[in-house]
Amino acid sequence: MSTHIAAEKGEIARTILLPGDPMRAKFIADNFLEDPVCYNQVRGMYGFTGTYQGREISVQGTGMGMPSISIYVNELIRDFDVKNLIRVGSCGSFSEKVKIRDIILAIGACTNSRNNQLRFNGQDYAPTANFTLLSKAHNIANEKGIEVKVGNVLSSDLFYGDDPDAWQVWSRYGVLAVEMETAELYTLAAKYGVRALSILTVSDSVVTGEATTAEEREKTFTDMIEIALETAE
Ligand SMILES: O=P(O)(O)O[C@H]1O[C@H](CO)[C@@H](O)[C@H]1O
Ligand SMILES: O=c1cc[nH]c(=O)[nH]1
Repeated sequence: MSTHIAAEKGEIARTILLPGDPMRAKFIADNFLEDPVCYNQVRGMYGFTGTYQGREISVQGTGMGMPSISIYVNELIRDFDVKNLIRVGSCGSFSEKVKIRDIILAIGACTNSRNNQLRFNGQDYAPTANFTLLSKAHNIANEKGIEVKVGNVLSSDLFYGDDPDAWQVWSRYGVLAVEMETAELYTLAAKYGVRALSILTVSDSVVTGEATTAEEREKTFTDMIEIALETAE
């Protein structure tokens, strides 16, 4: 048992999927895992362990934003020895070329968070994906005939910002989409010497204003989930 996770040691697999939405965690457990056991309901942040194609795997909701995912990832690594962490999240497109329901493998994550400036005495740190997980996920997507985009994302502290045009400078520098957790996930993975990857499905477009519904975000991102489960070791 850690501060925010009610599992006993050994109840969480060394590989874990991390959706922000705890209901997406339950959906993945109910629909993709065999014999799922719920090990956490603290704060409604569901965590389950089951098997997928004979391999033990867990799925844990992380909540929204970097302070929240930071708590879960710290505890998963430090208290439960988790080694492979694969975020399965939603994101908003910053590019006309990135459409609703497209899948992005986040090779790196920019951020407007101050977390790393605090860690690195005001200097920048470049959070990056684990190459082994990234290339494996890319190969699996290719084998399945699922098109994925590989690129940089922005992990933002603000969902509702004040400047409606703020996305444009990121877009000009090739950032594909915005979400709210990957920079912290990748930084913590580097700190602890474990592996992390964010796989994201585009839920809306900051460019065109198109959007998916909450139910679609909970239940229809199955290509991303299958890529993540098959990438898991
Ligand atoms: O769908 P999830 O994984 O929660 O990810 C995205 O959705 C939330 C905002 O609606 C933020 O957590 C953002 O990163
Ligand atoms: O626009 C979006 C969509 C999903 N998640 C975000 O953080 N922003």
